[in-house]
Amino acid sequence: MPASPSIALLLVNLGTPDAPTARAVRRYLGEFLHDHRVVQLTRWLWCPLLHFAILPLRGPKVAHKYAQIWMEEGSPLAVHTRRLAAVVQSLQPQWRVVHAMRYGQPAIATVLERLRAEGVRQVVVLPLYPQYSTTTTASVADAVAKAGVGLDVRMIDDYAVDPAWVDAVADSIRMDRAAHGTGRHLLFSFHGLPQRLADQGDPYPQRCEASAEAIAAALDLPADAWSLSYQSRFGRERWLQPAAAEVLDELAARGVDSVDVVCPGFAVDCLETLEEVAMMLAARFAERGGRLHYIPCLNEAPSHAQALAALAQRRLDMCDA
Ligand SMILES: C=CC1=C(C)c2cc3[nH]c(cc4nc(cc5[nH]c(cc1n2)c(C)c5CCC(=O)O)C(CCC(=O)O)=C4C)c(C)c3C=C
Ligand SMILES: [Fe+2]
Ligand SMILES: [Fe+2]
Repeated sequence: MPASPSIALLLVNLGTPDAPTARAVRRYLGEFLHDHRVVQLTRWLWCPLLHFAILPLRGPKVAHKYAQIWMEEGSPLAVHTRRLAAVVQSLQPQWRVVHAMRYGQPAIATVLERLRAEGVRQVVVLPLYPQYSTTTTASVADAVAKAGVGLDVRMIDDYAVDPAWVDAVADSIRMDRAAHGTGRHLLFSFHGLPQRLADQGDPYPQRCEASAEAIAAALDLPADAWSLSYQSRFGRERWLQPAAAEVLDELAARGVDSVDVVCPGFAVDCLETLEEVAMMLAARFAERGGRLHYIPCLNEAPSHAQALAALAQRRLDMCDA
């Protein structure tokens, strides 16, 4: 790394609790669920519900889930994001490569302030959400706009069909299947979103479809060998369909006894992949007589780091053009 690089790449992920405890989960969810990009309800309705019902009830319940996936060095989302940034840094020693979280630590504002103090002038911001959504990517853009004063900030909004990223995901599926065998069906499971937001124009579902189609094409999969679903529903309103649990139930009812599940909406493994898919959905499918095999996220794989570094380089080249 040069003494003081003037270019930085900032990888931003969602954020995660500092500990698998009810207190830490309440603090994290409290910040997350106050974001107007995530929950649009008027505050006088939402705040009482959040502070007196959701956080007290959800804190201990979700802490128990985190406890089951917690790693020695911390929450999987934090550990893998940190490692991914280190691998990208090793590929691009001429930049400063750092990471931040939209909610919790390290905060975007603190990291940008540190970069400014180090003499960085240009920052490529890469939210680790391959598929653009107003609830995630735009929320990162809001936080960066607020804290990035004086810096030349360039956002990467979406890489849902970026060829190097698509190839990295396809290769990881190929390698996983070579090691563990090929299930009869491949399910692409993405984090969900309220249907209302898609109806209002959030392009997220189309971006998920584009990713799944591109990865299936790279794998040469026939149309009946794969499907797409949404998971991680929160709250009572209608979310994007079909739900992962329902798709798996249908597959089991049709006699499909082995399914591989991959989650290309998640850059790194986290609660939603390790607990919800690899544990809960796998147990549900097993009750119906099937075997669900979970294919891990790209995490800190070199192919992932290379794809992200190339995206950032292209974003910088666009600035020079
Ligand atoms: C209205 C609520 C939510 C929206 C909208 C939403 C969108 C959304 N989220 C991700 C990625 C992740 N979400 C994660 C956890 C998580 N998500 C919500 C709610 C909404 N997400 C909650 C309440 C939680 C916490 C867990 C729980 O209480 O059930 C995570 C994992 C975090 C971790 O620590 O491991 C990720 C990643 C995307 C991509 C997205 C919209 C497209
Ligand atoms: Fe509040
Ligand atoms: Fe979420």
